[in-house]
Amino acid sequence: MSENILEVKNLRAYYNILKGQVKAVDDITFNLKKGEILGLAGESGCGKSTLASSFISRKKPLEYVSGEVDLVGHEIMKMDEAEFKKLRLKTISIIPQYALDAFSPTKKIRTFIKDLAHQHGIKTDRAFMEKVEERLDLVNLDKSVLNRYSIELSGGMKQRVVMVISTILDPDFIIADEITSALDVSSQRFVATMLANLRDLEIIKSAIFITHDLSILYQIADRIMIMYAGNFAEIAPTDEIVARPRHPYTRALINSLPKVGIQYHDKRLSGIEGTPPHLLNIGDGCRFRDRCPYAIEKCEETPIREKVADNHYVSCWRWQELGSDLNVEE
Ligand SMILES: Nc1ncnc2c1ncn2[C@@H]1O[C@H](COP(=O)(O)OP(=O)(O)OP(=O)(O)O)[C@@H](O)[C@H]1O
Repeated sequence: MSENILEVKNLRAYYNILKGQVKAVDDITFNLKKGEILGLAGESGCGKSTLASSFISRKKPLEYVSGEVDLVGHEIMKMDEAEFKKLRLKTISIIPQYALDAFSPTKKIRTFIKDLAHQHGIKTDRAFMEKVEERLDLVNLDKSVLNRYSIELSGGMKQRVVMVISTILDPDFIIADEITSALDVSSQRFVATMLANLRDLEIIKSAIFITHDLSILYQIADRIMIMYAGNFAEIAPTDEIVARPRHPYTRALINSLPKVGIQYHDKRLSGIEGTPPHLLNIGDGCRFRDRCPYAIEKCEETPIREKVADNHYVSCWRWQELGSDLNVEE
């Protein structure tokens, strides 16, 4: 697990709109190792999807501002849309939400798969369709789904069909963007486990699993990265971040969960008061400071990313003095 599939250094990607710049991805640094599932979490609007889309396309008004992104030897921030297209499905792929809902209800799943494959220049010959059938079997779907219409499938079944086609060329890196959000709890677990199985079988080499639900990440992620209002907050192995969060925002997220694999007894379950700041033309300083119970004057300055331990980094001026005691009352 030492070889890096993805290396992201000081990435900045902003939406340039009439009123100015929405600083949605602002100084993000992390890597993704071969064989790893990295969970990416944070409240709505914190930049998770923007970060993901900066790896797969160049679409205005999103603009790359600075930083470096190396994806298995490709410097992807320097690439244009045509070059991105060549990487899609084989090097990088995305499992989108609701992909099948946008598909015509009068066409069969077989047609959906063939249409999508053609869009990517893949021949849909017999060998290809046999591979599709094998993969359907891997995600516990009978090949008869090929002859059904999307409206005949449950949300979880649709998401598994989309997962099969997104991973059909064994991508190095897959982005799963909120693939479980619209599903009921048991389907969520099932779909997430299927993704982990594809990784275990080395069909996919690495994945970023985006969600605002930390409890689902606890089940499948090797490491978790937390973003807050476009900034990096914290990254650490899953057990470490859940047991010893260092950023006050991570701590608040963990504390607001009723249970995340571990029961924290006798602890007040607190939501996080307030809302994240608007990212349009936002200035310096820790973006969490208005909601942070520990904010001090120093937090008017943008915190730097510091190493807590191997594989554990945090951006908070006070991480050392605050420690990691989850039972601290806030
Ligand atoms: N096309 C756009 N033009 C301008 N601003 C945008 C655009 N798309 C997103 N944003 C802004 O960028 C910020 C980050 O949004 P993004 O969708 O990446 O967050 P997210 O964490 O994925 O949220 P969610 O969990 O709701 O999907 C938000 O402030 C959002 O309003």
